[in-house]
Amino acid sequence: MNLSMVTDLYELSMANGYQQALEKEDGVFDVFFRHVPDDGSFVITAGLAQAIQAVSDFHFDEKDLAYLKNLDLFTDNFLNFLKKFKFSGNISAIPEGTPVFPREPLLTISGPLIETQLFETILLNIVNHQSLIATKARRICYAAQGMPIMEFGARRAQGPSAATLGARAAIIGGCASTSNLLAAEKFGLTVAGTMAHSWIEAFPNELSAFEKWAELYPDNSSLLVDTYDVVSSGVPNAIKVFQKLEEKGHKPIGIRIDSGDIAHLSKLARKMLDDAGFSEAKITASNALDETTIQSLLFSQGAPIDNFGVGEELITSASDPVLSGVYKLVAIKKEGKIIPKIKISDSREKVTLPGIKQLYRLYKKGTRQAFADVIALKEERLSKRMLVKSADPLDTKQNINLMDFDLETLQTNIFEKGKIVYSSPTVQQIKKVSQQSLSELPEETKRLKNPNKYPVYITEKLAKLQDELLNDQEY
Ligand SMILES: Nc1ncnc2c1ncn2[C@@H]1O[C@H](COP(=O)(O)OP(=O)(O)OP(=O)(O)O)[C@@H](O)[C@H]1O
Ligand SMILES: O=P(O)(O)OC[C@H]1O[C@H](OP(=O)(O)OP(=O)(O)O)[C@H](O)[C@@H]1O
Ligand SMILES: O=C(O)c1cccnc1
Repeated sequence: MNLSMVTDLYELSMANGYQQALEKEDGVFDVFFRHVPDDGSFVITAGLAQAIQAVSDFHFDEKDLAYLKNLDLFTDNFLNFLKKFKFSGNISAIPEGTPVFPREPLLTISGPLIETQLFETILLNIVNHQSLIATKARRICYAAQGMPIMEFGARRAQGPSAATLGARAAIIGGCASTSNLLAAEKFGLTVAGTMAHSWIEAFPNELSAFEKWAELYPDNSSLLVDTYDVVSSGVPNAIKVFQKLEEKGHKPIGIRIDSGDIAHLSKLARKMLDDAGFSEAKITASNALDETTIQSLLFSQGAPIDNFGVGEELITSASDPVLSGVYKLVAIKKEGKIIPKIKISDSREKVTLPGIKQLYRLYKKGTRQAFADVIALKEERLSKRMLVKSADPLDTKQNINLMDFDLETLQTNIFEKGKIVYSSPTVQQIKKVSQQSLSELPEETKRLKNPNKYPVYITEKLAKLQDELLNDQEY
């Protein structure tokens, strides 16, 4: 789908002006964020495949052009440029599923200012949304410590697109499956589901509803046991149906509890199932669950839950529903010369990192244990020992010596001179790589509450450039 008009008016107003005032200049923009939702220590990147699609599909059709002409803001020359729009620049990005930290360039977009400015809104929209949901999913999966999470959020998401792309992001962040058919079909995800209370209510009684379900889906018999009363009706009826299923050679799947005190009810249900000989039947829990409730259920309350269905808290990241990624100009290229740019703010924390940069992940030598990231200027060659500074200007420990490390660059080329040079992995591949990258991070940076801050450094050269621009910038 062409998303070029999902943008803010000012992007076009600026691009129209660039054509007249700065026609020869190329711009270099970085996408990065400063704050991690839920006070976490990192974000899981997601949305690159859709970002690539948005850039390659970017065009203005006759209807859009007629509308824009009617606004009476743009020159014919600019409208003509929009009519023939084709991206001619470069994009590099950190692959989806990677844990990333504040101030790190997730995407770098370079090319004629008039082109690159136009991508700001849509790229941020896509990357902020999916990265937010992948990050929330990672937290929820971390809390569940390996118990599968089914993504159930389509009905609570902010619209159909957020439901479907959110389901994609949820799988990248670690969820096992989604109930959203379109997401599963489109992105090759595992689809899963049980039944709603309407199924039970529609029958004269709970037992006949369970029996019919078991007859229709003998190998998918996850029965919702809380419509009337879990202990006196739901679980005993489920056991009756499981006994019949077993007599016919089918393996009962289990039950789902969707209300009440989940810890208390799951303990009672587990005992009843075990006593009836169904120790392999699984217990699924759902009902406005989030990472805090899941952690409490499993680890503080010892609830014997095997699977979780998670909807609204995941698909909306309800506890902290914004990832404020930004798109900032970091350099201008004119007649082959690169002029680094900086955004100075009242707060030191918000000053941007100027110039074209490269991001490195550092591992303890000979291991896959990541211990720090370093942002350098692209043309720099990193030495085996180096003095670096914290990328966070508010950190008190500012000068650090690094040695005995292996390093990897995190960005990869996506577009070169307007051509795609990258092929997006499948969602399952992204998820696998993401799990691997997560396993390489220090444990203390992954915990949900008060995680240890993972060090992100800038090289001396980059720090010097930032200081120079801070001091010399003409207003
Ligand atoms: N043992 C528990 N510990 C912590 N939170 C729980 C526990 N059991 C349930 N919850 C959570 O408490 C919240 C509210 O549960 P509550 O019992 O009010 O809902 P309910 O009984 O399902 O009501 P409704 O029928 O209106 O949905 C949900 O988010 C649920 O996941
Ligand atoms: O609570 P969430 O984390 O968002 O998970 C999705 C919820 O959606 C369903 O409830 P709903 O009352 O909409 O329908 P139902 O009859 O299937 O329970 C389901 O039973 C979950 O409670
Ligand atoms: O399949 C389910 O159990 C399901 C799907 C969506 C929302 N709630 C539950």
